[in-house]
Amino acid sequence: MDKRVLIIGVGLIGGSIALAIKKEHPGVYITGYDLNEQNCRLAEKMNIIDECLPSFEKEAAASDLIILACPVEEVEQKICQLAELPLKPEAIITDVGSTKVKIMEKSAVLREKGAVFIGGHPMAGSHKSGAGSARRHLFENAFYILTPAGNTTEEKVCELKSWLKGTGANFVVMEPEEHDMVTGVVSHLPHLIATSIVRQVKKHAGVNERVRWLAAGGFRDITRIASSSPAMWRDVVKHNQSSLLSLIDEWIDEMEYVKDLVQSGDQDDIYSYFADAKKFRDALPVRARGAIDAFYDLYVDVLDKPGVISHVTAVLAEKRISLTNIRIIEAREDVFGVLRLSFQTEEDREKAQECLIKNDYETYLNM
Ligand SMILES: NC(=O)C1=CN([C@@H]2O[C@H](COP(=O)(O)OP(=O)(O)OC[C@H]3O[C@@H](n4cnc5c(N)ncnc54)[C@H](O)[C@@H]3O)[C@@H](O)[C@H]2O)C=CC1
Ligand SMILES: O=C(O)C(=O)Cc1ccc(O)cc1
Repeated sequence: MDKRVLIIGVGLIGGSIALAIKKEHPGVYITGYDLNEQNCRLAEKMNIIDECLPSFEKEAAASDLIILACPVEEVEQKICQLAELPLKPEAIITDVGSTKVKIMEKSAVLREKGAVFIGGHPMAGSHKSGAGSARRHLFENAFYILTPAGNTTEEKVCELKSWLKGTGANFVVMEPEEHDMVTGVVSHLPHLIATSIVRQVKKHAGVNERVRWLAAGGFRDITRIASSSPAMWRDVVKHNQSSLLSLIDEWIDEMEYVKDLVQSGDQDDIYSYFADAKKFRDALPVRARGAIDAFYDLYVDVLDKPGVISHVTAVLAEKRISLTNIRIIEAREDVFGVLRLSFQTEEDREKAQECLIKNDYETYLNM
């Protein structure tokens, strides 16, 4: 009999995982339940799931794999609800939440009932939400952290990896505490900082309208993650409170140091401050995917005349290369403009560059 997978919360991550599972396990029957019925119907219509359910209780009892892909507070609730239901004894329950300590603590109720719960966190995503943004390749080459409880067998962990093989992710097993500290440093704190600098700019834009114009472009790019789902991040902050409090203290100390540095005006110390960070950042892996996704940009010189943008996009569409963003960033002299094209993967950027060069466009990786 075909296996059944139930996804609770068929949004960006739940939908992308459903697509990856279907690719590797085409015979599987994937059902979905979402509080937002419209979103669930959309997932069904887009063939992300086979069936959108009005409730999940009955289906949970028939499922071989249950994936909790809602915000982390809701994950905790769903764990409690599942613990009250009859489940298949060999079923695996997992989640995709951005935090792990509280979820693993809560999952004890499932283990007490003999069910297998393995915490999971695919370290890739975007600031977009909903099934409409789901992508099969979203997790390719990304880290996918698993936090099995001490008594979970290796066999069950392997079985989960095999279910998730189509994600193309690299699995890493971690303790929940290490997970929450590491993701606090590279993802949760940066989200708070990005949001705080957007708020600072907003305050200034209220006083001087020019701030808003100048915040377009580079500032907007470096604060992309501040456009993520507020509900999701509200829950993450609540769940990772203790790691975040100590990281925020460290950040305040760092800002105090920066303030002293600026006040001192010491040229050598200020230079060293930038140089030290540059050295560390320049040595970070370029091709690897980390916690926050990079966007792979390609710059193209284009003649400033009607139809040129549609020609560039048509040339790429013909080769089935998908763009994540397109922007005219500068008008050079009178006749040239520069288009900045963004891609999800380095491979897409390379293919795009090759194809545009063949069509006589001048391209650059940096500007
Ligand atoms: N957005 C990202 O880049 C990443 C998010 N995550 C985690 O994945 C989880 C889902 O996030 P996204 O897919 O980005 O959000 P999303 O907003 O795209 O999808 C979440 C879905 O859960 C549904 N939902 C909310 N409460 C529910 C409930 N009680 N029962 C059933 N469905 C419910 C929502 O209606 C929504 O469709 C979160 O726990 C988040 O921490 C993990 C990695 C990356
Ligand atoms: O690139 C981005 O927008 C992200 O920040 C992706 C992301 C968001 C939440 C996670 O728990 C993991 C990755």
